[in-house]
Amino acid sequence: MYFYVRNNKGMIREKIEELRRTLDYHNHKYYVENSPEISDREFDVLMRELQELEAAHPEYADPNSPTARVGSDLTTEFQSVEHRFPMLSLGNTYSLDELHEFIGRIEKELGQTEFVCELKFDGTAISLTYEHGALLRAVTRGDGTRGDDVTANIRTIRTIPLHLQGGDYPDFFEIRGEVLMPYASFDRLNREREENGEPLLANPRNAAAGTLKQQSSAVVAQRGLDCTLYQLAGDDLPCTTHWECMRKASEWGFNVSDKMRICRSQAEIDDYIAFWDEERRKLPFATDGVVIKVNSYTLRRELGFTAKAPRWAVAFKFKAEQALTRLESVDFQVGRTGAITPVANLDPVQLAGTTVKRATLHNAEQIALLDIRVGDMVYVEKGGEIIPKITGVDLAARPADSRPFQYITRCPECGTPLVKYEGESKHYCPNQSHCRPQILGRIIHFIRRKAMDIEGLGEETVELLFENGLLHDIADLYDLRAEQLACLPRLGEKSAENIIRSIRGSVEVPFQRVLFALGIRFVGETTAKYLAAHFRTLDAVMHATREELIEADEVGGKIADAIIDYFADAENLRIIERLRKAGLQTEAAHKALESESLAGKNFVITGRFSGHSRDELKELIEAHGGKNLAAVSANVDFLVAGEKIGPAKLQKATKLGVRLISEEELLAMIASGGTLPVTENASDGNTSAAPPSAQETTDKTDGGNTEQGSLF
Ligand SMILES: NC(=O)c1ccc[n+]([C@@H]2O[C@H](COP(=O)([O-])OP(=O)(O)OC[C@H]3O[C@@H](n4cnc5c(N)ncnc54)[C@H](O)[C@@H]3O)[C@@H](O)[C@H]2O)c1
Ligand SMILES: [Zn+2]
Repeated sequence: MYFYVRNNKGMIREKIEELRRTLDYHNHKYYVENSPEISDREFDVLMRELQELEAAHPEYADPNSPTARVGSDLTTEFQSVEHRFPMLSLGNTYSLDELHEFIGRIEKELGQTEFVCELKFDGTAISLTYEHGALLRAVTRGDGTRGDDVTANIRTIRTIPLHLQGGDYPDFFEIRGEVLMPYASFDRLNREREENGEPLLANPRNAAAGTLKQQSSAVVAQRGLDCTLYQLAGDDLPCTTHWECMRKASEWGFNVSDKMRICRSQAEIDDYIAFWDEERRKLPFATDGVVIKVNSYTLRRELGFTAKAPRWAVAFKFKAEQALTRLESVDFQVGRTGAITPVANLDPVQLAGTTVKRATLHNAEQIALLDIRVGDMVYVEKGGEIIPKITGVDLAARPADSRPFQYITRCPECGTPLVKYEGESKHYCPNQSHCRPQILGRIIHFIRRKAMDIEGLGEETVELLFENGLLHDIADLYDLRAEQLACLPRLGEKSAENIIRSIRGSVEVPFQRVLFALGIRFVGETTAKYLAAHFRTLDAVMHATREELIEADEVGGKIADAIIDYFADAENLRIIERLRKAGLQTEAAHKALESESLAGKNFVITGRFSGHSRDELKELIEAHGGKNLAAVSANVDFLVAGEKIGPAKLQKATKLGVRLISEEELLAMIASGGTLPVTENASDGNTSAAPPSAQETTDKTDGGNTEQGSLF
């Protein structure tokens, strides 16, 4: 008996620890990497399980448990700033009964209470601080106590006022809300990524959160983010209820949702939820629930907070739209890189206003994890995602003769045994040179607008040329003659000539696009650009070692390995030689030196700059004879530091005694022929460009629960 109890206790403890580890892992995937592996619902089920176990076993309580802490989005790329008032999460529920319990508890304590219902926007939380009516700072939720300062990026969002209207706003206050990516921007972005062979973003929430953490504000500006505000915070707010405060905020110029409602009874709240559960499908952005909040600030203070969330609010989360249908069969698609994607053929079913016939199954692991079998009744969901996915199986409806799914072991197109690369969840067909969809995919990628931009050749024509034995690889394009094309069906003499002219003209396409066009696995448009800037010539890329490749910006081990694999293939080398003979650009265009001011000096550029982009500064350094290095090392003479330089880089530079200079000092150095003008603080390695300390913010924090009190 004794043993039984001990074993059981040990098992519970292990289970708790395992759940904590799992939740920490998914928090990181979700908040920092912005690429969740499981659905929110699945995450919430695990969280609930841990909460229940911890409640039943208080002896295993841990203040670091994911149940007690806000999931953190902090990175080292941005300067972190302390929040004046903690930024917390929200308690959530998927059940109306639980929501009614919540309301019942509050009304029992406070009597009949006024609630405000609003939509739960599915983006990422932001806190904006205004001083004398001007935007001072924008900070992410971070770990709830400190967040990342993303002010420069936030300034690019047009609906966020940089200066307020009216005059009755407090001198110093904070407003919080949600940064969103509307569906239209999300779809456009994913279409571009698809064209570029870059991985697609899972949903608008992750896209919005990832965009806010971009290093370049110019990129953020193009992404079409929006922002809606839902909470005022400060010491001398001009009103005593949430509703009034939000009306004020809207007068000052903030984008406040007009879908908010005051509700005075459970029935009114239920109506609001029922209405928006349907109506939200017509909104141009994603929502994942309704937030129910106590309206009065006095009552909010009475209710207070837990470590993780206010007690005066709760989120009712909508169930993702789901349909149940039969899995008829599974097809396997082979991409241009040989990646195999299993696609489910479904008994057609209505879901979120469209008929769904196909859904993605991701990879073998995912199929095994959910134990999906042909013939099963499966749940299909469509979130913000483009392609619906299968999220579960109705095991009760499983046919008696059902068998576990056997994943294919050979390529469905060419029969070659499939391989799995380390760290990759997909299987690949390694037969690059003779597998039809890979050959066609590579040629189609090669001629795309962002690659070699060959006009007049569409997918169909490429297939036609392939079937007629005229086109086997990208180099064959340059051997084509107009008369060969003209005699094919659907192609006249004129269009044949246009195609040939466009192919010949493509020899002028700059090296970075040639590198992208080759279609090396994981080498997207941006990576190709960095590779070209770093190595300058195709030969240099081809002969670089793994270590050397990793030195280029944006190139990690996975990309380096893919590049090495590509150039280790004899067939690829033959193709490249033919492309060279055809006259394609294999070197980055050389710019004449403007001066030798920086000759012999090595630089590293880091942070954000007001006058130039980082790439522009790099070009400038090279134009004046200097050299750009990728990382801080003892060989570096100067670290050109902008705003928001990462603390790790700063530390390393200081340790190695690398001199820190600002953008202005660099320009002055170039202008003066290479001498660094002496400034007061240059001698201790500090410059005006060094990041401002968080002192100012910290001073205003007085710690403890009192700050939460003044939040409302
Ligand atoms: N899939 C995964 O792997 C994974 C991992 C971690 C978290 N998650 C999801 O995220 C949730 C936890 O995230 P969270 O702590 O940000 O909680 P949450 O997103 O459930 O709720 C809190 C957030 O709601 C937002 N919000 C939107 N509209 C609002 C409004 N009108 N008023 C107030 N706040 C509003 C705020 O940003 C606030 O921070 C989990 O419950 C889970 O669903 C998923
Ligand atoms: Zn194949």
